[in-house]
Amino acid sequence: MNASGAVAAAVVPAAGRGERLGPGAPKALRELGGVPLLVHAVRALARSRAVGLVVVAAPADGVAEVVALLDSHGLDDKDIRVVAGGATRQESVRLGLAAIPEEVGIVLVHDAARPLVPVEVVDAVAAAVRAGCGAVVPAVPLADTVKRVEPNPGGPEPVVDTPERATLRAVQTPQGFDRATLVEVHAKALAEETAGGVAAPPVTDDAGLVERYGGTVVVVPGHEEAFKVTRPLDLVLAEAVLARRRAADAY
Ligand SMILES: Nc1ccn([C@@H]2O[C@H](COP(=O)(O)OP(=O)(O)OP(=O)(O)O)[C@@H](O)[C@H]2O)c(=O)n1
Ligand SMILES: C[C@](O)(CO)[C@H](O)COP(=O)(O)O
Repeated sequence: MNASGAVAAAVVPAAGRGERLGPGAPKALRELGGVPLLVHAVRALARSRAVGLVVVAAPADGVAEVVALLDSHGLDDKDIRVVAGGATRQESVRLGLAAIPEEVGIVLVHDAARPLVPVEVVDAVAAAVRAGCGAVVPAVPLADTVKRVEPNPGGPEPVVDTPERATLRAVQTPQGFDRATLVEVHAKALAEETAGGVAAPPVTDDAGLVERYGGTVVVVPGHEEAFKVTRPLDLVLAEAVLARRRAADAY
């Protein structure tokens, strides 16, 4: 715990291109209501009293730009550090993690691409880790039925099976971890990558690494407004949510 009473640090992977969003600046720097997605995401974390430090993994060629951006949005009074991110989300998180002091016991990992996560979700994830869960993910039930298929891009895809929807969750961020656990699984994954041979593909979330090495992950309730801005329609929805919050003076 630091002097402010905060118990956790947060890593914000923000080094992605945003290919699915279409041409333009790197996704984290694209604007929502006139403010970059990254700034929204960092503000959301900074609102939580559980979070005492935020480490942003920026595009490798954009570190100075991101530092200036955060300063220009009034975030220069927070403990925020910016490091160069990597070629994959997994690598960006690992590089951000390396900048967190060893005495920090709890680490949250939050996508820059989830600008509207409510502070209650951040607090709930941090509280669950503090209560002893080593790896915690916020998630929501699915609205759609999901089918597993044999991928056949551009053609009909045979259905393999239909997982029971009631047992499925759509996973969000921030994901929360006991720091030592997260450092250990990232180190193991890196060692496997650099050892040669057939490395496992990068995971799409950090909890996936904990699962890969046999750890336990638990789910806590997420929030429908914590959705990820991935495709153009997500930005339209995010603008509507933000406008509603601003009209209600809730932002
Ligand atoms: N090399 C990478 C790739 C992704 N991310 C971050 O991981 C989060 C979730 O990734 P995603 O939404 O897939 O972002 P992009 O990789 O930018 O999207 P796309 O796959 O459409 O290019 C984002 O905040 C993104 O900036 C990162 O830090 N480093
Ligand atoms: C971490 C994540 O947001 C959880 O849903 C998601 O897996 C990121 O995936 P992406 O393909 O990097 O957007």
